[in-house]
Amino acid sequence: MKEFEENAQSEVGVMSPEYVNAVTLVVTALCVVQLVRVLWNWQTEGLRSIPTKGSLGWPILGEMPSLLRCAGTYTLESCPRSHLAFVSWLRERVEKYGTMFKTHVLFRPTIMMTTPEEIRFVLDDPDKKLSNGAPETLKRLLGSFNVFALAGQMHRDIHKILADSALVPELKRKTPEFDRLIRHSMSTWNGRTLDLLGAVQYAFFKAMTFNFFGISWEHEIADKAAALLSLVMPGVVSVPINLPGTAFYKAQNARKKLDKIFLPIIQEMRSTGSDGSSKYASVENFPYHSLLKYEINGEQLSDIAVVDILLSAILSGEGPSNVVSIALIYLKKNPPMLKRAQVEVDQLRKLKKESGEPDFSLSDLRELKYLTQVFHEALRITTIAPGVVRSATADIHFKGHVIPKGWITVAPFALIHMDPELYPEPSKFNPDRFENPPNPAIFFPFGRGNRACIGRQFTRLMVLMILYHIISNFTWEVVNFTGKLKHLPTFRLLGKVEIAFESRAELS
Ligand code: HEM
Repeated sequence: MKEFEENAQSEVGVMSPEYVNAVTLVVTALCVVQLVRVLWNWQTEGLRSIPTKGSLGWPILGEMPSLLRCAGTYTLESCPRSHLAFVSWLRERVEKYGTMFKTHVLFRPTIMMTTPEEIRFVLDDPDKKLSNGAPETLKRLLGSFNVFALAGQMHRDIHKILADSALVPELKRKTPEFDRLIRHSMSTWNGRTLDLLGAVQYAFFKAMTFNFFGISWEHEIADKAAALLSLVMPGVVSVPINLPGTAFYKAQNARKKLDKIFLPIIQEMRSTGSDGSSKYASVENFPYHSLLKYEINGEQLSDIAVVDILLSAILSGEGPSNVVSIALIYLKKNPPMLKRAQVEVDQLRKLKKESGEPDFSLSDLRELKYLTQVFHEALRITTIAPGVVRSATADIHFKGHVIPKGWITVAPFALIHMDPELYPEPSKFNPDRFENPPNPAIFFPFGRGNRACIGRQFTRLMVLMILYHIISNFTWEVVNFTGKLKHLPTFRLLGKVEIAFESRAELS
């Protein structure tokens, strides 16, 4: 009977206290062993790069908690301090450990490279052993073929195809259309207060859907695409929580709707060839026929892969609108600078009127010397991309250090752009520091090397053209700007930048 009861107990799963104690003991021992393994790995990972000093911080979290404290919201007035939050996080460690130091950020052991020479090494990647550390949100929203996630030969080929479409000859051909778009956008500004950041971003997205997909900016589909594009970018820099109401959720929905606009264009471009007919886009303005023919392992890229690639290039429209807004805010705060800019644009306007060719052309950029200085200074002080992240695909040796395979390396441009030895009084907006063209060895707003920004010429043209039209046509007052901004993960003005525009009295 006793034997029967014992069997019955075990059948129904009732365990004796001795058995429970034994299980608890085993589970606890396993947990302790696991914890020791995690700590041991942590420690040994850190010890691998013996010559490189630094701290890996807390297990799992590394030094992220202290770095995230620099990613807060700041105000324009506290800009010096806000820049210094991230910059002094770096400087503290440079003083303690040296210019190349180890840390643990973005959940990976990291080598931070902090001098211009070290940053150039990361960007130039002479050993071809660094791949891009694109964030997961970017892959989930922009797809696995987004240009930031591509690597190796395929990245080099696609980068070239994209870069060729943004070179001077193509920009020259399209400038009259960009100019018409900008003048049309500004035609209703007189006497109005509007959100400059939003308005410029909107115009940029339309210019880019024209540039990358050949969609006429006058077609209503361009408005629809621009509205959807402005929802995707906040998702890229958000926490990837896919719940209704979150930025990530909205961005994912917007991406699906954008596919419905862009996929038919790619299908039409494949089938229409060169007869020029397409529902929304013109074949002659679609510069990517070589992308449609590009093959991997003998197979052409799928339509969705082409959309991934072009969409990832278009989404950089947030940067230029921040540069335009910051330039206008600083010019307004500094009347002598504004006066110099006005004299310059008025001179060009007069010249153009006299020559009988009033429309903006690419060659006009040469005449806008002071505005170009303003553009460079706005790029420096914002440093829209504060740095880049790369992942080591093999052990890399540099200056007596090793960047072990699997580690990431970070090249923080912001530190260089705010270095008082290279840029005296770095927190001051001072276009005069760019009287001579920027020195590419210490100026990295667009990166450099095989991943350098393909949109830098386009950005320069559009930002200067927009500033030219605004300064020559309007006076403005900043009426409502929270003054708030973020530096990490990218520089962004927060909220609206509401500006009241009036036609310039002396010109009317
Ligand atoms: C203020 C404006 C902009 C800034 C500061 C900026 C900055 C950068 C930087 C620093 C990189 C290099 C990233 C890296 O090395 O990993 C980059 C890459 C890139 N940018 Fe821009 N960008 C701007 C505007 C644009 C525009 C308007 C476009 C499109 C027309 C564009 C398209 C791209 C693309 C496609 C890449 C990736 C290149 C590659 O990985 O092969 N950018 N940008």
